[in-house]
Amino acid sequence: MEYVIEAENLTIMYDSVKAVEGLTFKLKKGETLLLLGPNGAGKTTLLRVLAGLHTNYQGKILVFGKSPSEVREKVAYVPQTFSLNFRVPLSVLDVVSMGGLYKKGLIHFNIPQEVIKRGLEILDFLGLKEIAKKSFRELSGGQKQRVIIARALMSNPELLLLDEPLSALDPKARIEATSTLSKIKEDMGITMIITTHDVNPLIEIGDKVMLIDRKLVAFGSPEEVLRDEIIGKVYGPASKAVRVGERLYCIIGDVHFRVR
Ligand SMILES: Nc1ncnc2c1ncn2[C@@H]1O[C@H](COP(=O)(O)OP(=O)(O)OP(=O)(O)O)[C@@H](O)[C@H]1O
Repeated sequence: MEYVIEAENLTIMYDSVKAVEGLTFKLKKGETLLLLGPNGAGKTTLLRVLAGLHTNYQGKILVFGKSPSEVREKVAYVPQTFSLNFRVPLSVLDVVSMGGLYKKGLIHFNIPQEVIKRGLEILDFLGLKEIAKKSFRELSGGQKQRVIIARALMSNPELLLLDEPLSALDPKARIEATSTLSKIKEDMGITMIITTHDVNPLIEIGDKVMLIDRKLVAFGSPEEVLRDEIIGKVYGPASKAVRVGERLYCIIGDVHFRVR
């Protein structure tokens, strides 16, 4: 069995304070994991460990069978708040192509032709080619998010970590971003971990769901995890998982207080 991620009793710290404790889970090649949890649950912290950016942890964590810091070239991490220098009027193609420069250690504006060609291929693959020449800063929030995802693909990652890619988007843009992620999953077979407060738009692309709240609450298939008694432990007894036809929906709020 080829596992992309193997975590066993993983505890992640900031100095000596435990941020997330005792995570045990495995993810297979090509699977998409939806990572759920309330504010402060530890979702970003876990992504940063997997990306090799945070190394203060105990327990076992293997990514492609190695320590995360040894396999950073196989992993792309898209943080929640993406900051670009908006004083520089970059085109969409510039923004995407820059994703192919960082890993080479080249940060300059003379982008090699082969990198531009690859950028156009990725934009075409994601149905964004027609906006390649547009100014990035003039795009809608939904378009920007899809371009940022396109940019992450420039390094040919085998594991894509996305921190709340849908959070700033309206319902229509959420659907568009979800179909972008679905295409990446189906056509590229990239293993993905996506953090979200709203699992509903993503349920159909999630092979696994993990619910954390400073520790592991549940890990399994969407049907195994998204159950009243499990989500109720974190989000309170009013939380419900409901079926409408074939589709599972989760009715939860984004809690900013702890329900005990
Ligand atoms: N740089 C830091 N130094 C110290 N503690 C931190 C740091 N970053 C996060 N924490 C703490 O670690 C815990 C987990 O935070 P994290 O940002 O990973 O949660 P999250 O689930 O991503 O939250 P949100 O949904 O609000 O983004 C929180 O208690 C947070 O205060």
